[in-house]
Parts: sequence; C-alpha cells; structure tokens
Amino acid sequence: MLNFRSPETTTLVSLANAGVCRNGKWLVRGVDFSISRGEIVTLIGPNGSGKTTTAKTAIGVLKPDEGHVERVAGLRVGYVPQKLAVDWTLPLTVERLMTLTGPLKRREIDEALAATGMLHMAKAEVQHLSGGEFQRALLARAIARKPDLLVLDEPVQGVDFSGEIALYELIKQIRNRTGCGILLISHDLHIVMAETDTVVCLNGHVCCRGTPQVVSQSPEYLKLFGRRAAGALAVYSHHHDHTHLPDGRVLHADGSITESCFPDDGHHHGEAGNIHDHEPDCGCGHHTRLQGYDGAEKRDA
Ligand SMILES: Nc1ncnc2c1ncn2[C@@H]1O[C@H](COP(=O)(O)OP(=O)(O)OP(=O)(O)O)[C@@H](O)[C@H]1O
Repeated sequence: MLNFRSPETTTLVSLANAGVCRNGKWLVRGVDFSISRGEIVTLIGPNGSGKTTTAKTAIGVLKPDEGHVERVAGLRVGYVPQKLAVDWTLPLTVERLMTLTGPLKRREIDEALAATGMLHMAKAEVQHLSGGEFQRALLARAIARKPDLLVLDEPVQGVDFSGEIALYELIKQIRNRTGCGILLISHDLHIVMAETDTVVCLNGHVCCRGTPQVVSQSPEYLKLFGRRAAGALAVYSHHHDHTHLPDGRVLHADGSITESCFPDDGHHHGEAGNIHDHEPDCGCGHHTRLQGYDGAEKRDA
C-alpha cells in the first residue's frame, strides 16, 4: 500500500486564517487546516457552525473575505453536496445522474458504478433508491472524473448504522485505491470515520482539532458496537473552554457571557492537540446544543 502520510505528500488545499462574511456577519472566521493527497480530514460541528461554508471555501466555490486559500495547480475536485437540486417529479436513472453536469465515457460510468457497488442499479430510477444506494450513486458520480480531492458533505445522511459503516468502508477503499485526499463533513459530533487523520471542530471558528481516539481496541466499544463498527468508526473526544448558547451568545469558563467568541477561545490550557477524554456532560458547546442549555455548573473548569 502507498505511504500516504509521508512528509513529501502533496498538499492539495490549505486554508490560512480563512473567513467568510455575508451581510455583515462572519459565517466562519480564522479557519486553518490543510488536506494532503491520501489524507482524510473530517469537519464536525453543530448545525450552522460553518462546515459547508468552510468546505465550499476550500474548493473555491466561495471566496474568502479574509485570509488565504491555496490549491495545488490543476486540482480536480469531486463534490458530493449535502443537498441536490433535482426535480424529483422527472424520471432520472442512476446512469443519467452520472452525466447530469458533464459528459463521461461509458467505461468511466461503468467503472465508477462498479467501484461503489452500483453497477447493477445503473438503470434504476434515482427516486426509488434507498438512502445508502443514493449516497453510493452520488459517490460514483463524484469519483467518475478521478478527482484529486473528494469532498463529501454528510455522506451518511439518511443511512442506517450498518449502511453508515459500509459507506465509510467504501470511502476508505476509494482513498486507498486512488490516493485522493478526502474532506468529510460529519453529521455526528463525536463519532467519526476511523481512518480520519485530522478532525477539525468548527463553531464559527476552529474550536479544536486533533486525531480521533481510535477505540477499536477497547473491549467496551467492541461489545457496544461490534467488530465491524470498530474498524470503521472512531470516537473524537474533545473539550471546549466556552459554550455557544442557543441564542448565539457565548458563555465563558469564568461565567461571563459575550456576544461572540474571544480570539483565543476554543483552546485549552497548554497541551498539544486540544484533545482530552471527557464525560458526556463535560460542557462543551456541542453537548449543550444537543441536550439543551442547563446551566453554568456544566462548564469546563
Ligand atoms: N449565503 C449566505 N448568506 C448568509 N448566511 C449564510 C449563507 N450561507 C450560509 N449562511 C449561514 O451561515 C451559517 C453556516 O452555514 P453552513 O451551511 O456553513 O453550516 P453547517 O455547519 O454546514 O450547518 P449544517 O450542519 O446545518 O449543514 C448558518 O447560520 C447559515 O444560515
């Protein structure tokens, strides 16, 4: 297998202090990360935290209003958007979906459908596909033009647990076979694809980042999710020093509340990677978003 993490690996995209502003409001700000060939970067964060905005900025669909984005010359991007503007009242087969936005050779269509296990469904109507089949069809469409970078915006949405594991295994196979870089947006705040090299946690800015803590060795995890899941999924443990309240204001560790984050927010005291083990009620903004704001006593110390 190729050594994807060697230091000489090509950087495909890098963002430095990137920010996007609309109607006087910063949608994301101060975003730094890069994606290299063969690398998997996963963006997580609550709804509206700027994941899609960041991904679109990385691939050049949006221009940053501050900071810089650099892309390797001639970068080919395969993009699976979160939502697809398709008129569902019109008949549309899987193979027609493949060429909606540009021509492909028969061989390219068949190869991509075969790689995603969808060749037998080439003539099926897209409207009738299951959630997992639909995501596979979108993946086939994205890989057909042999991208250097694959951007997948919530590729496991509408897919059950076992379908999610199968999709992550497929994404891993695509990375291993083609060596492309992958930017993945995850709908889950704590469970990410096990192969993820770097998790970037957004909440209008980079709250924290690091490697997921691979738990496949843990007997408790194996008991809970089974061996197959342990190979595909990993837990990203993280811990924030402030909480984003439902009304958009920010509750800080000292109990003060401000309209927005401080420049140094999201960073922990001293250690590399900002990764800590934590309890489900550690008080990071994500939990309070999920569970409802329940007071200052659950804030980080
Ligand atoms: N063109 C725009 N003009 C104004 N606001 C926008 C625009 N695009 C996105 N937003 C806002 O920016 C914020 C970030 O949106 P974005 O879609 O990037 O978040 P997200 O983290 O991907 O969310 P989700 O998990 O719900 O998909 C949201 O509050 C959204 O309403």
